[in-house]
Amino acid sequence: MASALQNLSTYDESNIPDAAELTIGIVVADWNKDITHALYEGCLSTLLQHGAQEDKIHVVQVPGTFELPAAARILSSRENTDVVICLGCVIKGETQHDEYINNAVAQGLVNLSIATGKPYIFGVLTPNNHQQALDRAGGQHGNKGVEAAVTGIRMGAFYRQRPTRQGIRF
Ligand SMILES: Nc1c(NC[C@H](O)[C@H](O)[C@H](O)CO)[nH]c(=O)[nH]c1=O
Ligand SMILES: CC(=O)[C@@H](O)COP(=O)(O)O
Repeated sequence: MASALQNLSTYDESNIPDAAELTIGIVVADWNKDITHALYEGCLSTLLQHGAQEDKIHVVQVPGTFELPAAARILSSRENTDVVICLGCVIKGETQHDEYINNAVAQGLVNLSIATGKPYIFGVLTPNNHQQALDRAGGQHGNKGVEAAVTGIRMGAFYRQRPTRQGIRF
């Protein structure tokens, strides 16, 4: 559903597991910093609100959205990482550059999820202009970082519930 119809900061709190046990990676792109840092603030406050422990949240900054999958993979290679949340904002320019980045990152994160068996969350805005980005980074359509955090908690908790063999998770 489009952000105009489904506010990005609105969710059913009764449906969110406790995040206290989760080890969470967050990767934040520096490009369009005013936007991505607002996504980060929304994401972090939502994680903490649902019980996530600060010492189990590992944050890295990367130059741009294109770098999100590589950094996410490095974070997730730590055995105890349950989920990696990726935050970025690619604003359309004059050329198709944005499409190459967005498609590569979306596909890259899906591929990583399948290849590693761990969840990677696509907290990337793909607006046509700066105003559309502001509207989705704490503005009239809510905050994509909040949505990414809620999705991260749900998927991270699901990952932790995966079956075990002889007490060892696989
Ligand atoms: N134009 C935007 C970029 N471009 C930079 C790339 O993400 C990348 O860092 C560069 O191509 C080197 O690999 N990144 C964004 O996050 N947002 C943009 O609008
Ligand atoms: C969205 C981008 O990557 C941007 O920096 C490229 O802009 P342009 O298409 O005008 O070169």
